[in-house]
Amino acid sequence: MQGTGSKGSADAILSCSGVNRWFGGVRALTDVSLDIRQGEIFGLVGPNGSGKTTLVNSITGFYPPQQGTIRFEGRPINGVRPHRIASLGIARTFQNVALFKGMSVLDNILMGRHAFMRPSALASLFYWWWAEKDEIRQRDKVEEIIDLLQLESARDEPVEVIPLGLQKRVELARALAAEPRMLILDEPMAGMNQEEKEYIVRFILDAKEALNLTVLIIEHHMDVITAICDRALVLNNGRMIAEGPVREAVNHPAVIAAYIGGVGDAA
Ligand SMILES: Nc1ncnc2c1ncn2[C@@H]1O[C@H](COP(=O)(O)OP(=O)(O)OP(=O)(O)O)[C@@H](O)[C@H]1O
Repeated sequence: MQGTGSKGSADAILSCSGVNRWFGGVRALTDVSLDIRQGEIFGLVGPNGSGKTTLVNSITGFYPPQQGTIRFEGRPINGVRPHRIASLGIARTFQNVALFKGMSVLDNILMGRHAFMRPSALASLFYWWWAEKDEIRQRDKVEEIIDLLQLESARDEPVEVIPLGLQKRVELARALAAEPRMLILDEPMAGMNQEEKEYIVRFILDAKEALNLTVLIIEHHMDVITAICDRALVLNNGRMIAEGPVREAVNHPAVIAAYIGGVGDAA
């Protein structure tokens, strides 16, 4: 499949156009283009090593692409640093749980508010007054998220003692605490049992509706992808091999061939 080039449709919240990223001699992404529409759940799938996390890292500023353009809400974000991209409205979770050990569930979620917690010079003059007001504001927002993701009973637990499924939910909560408009989830169900998977799917759908989010999700569980995504892009060896309505994309013959193996370059 040829890189289709970003269509730049008016309702795209995120557009990638001709994105290329390499690491030395390894081409991790070759001419990847996509449009993610406002309010949809967009799946990013592909065999191991196909470039999914690299694409997410390109979007979120960790590995800016060497070629191509990425736009968020119409504004180019290539080369913008990760913390700035986060403050523009893109939040993410990581493939491996990346919580702050030794801190409680509540404090981990509060960390997601750090972009909102920098005092201005003027506010610093009235620091104690400001700090108190700010603390209340931050905690109110966090309470909303705790409620939404039903984390009340775990709020004071140190994160390292809670089960993996709950840790992933705390990561989701921390991302949501940043009040993103776009949420990027990198394998949110990795290592989960069936019950935990069902829970996290429900929380993702609830959060999307309640907070009016657009979601980009990397996931190996195809049942989840077909159940919750509107559209999907399939990568293989860093190239796009199928894109479109989710069932069409994942059932494309090139995708089936890539998963069976043996088709290294289905493009
Ligand atoms: N920091 C890096 N340095 C060197 N090579 C890298 C780096 N990050 C990714 N790669 C390479 O880029 C290619 C794509 O990797 P990537 O992690 O994006 O794939 P993936 O589809 O997310 O895989 P998985 O499903 O296993 O997480 C692989 O060949 C990988 O080894």
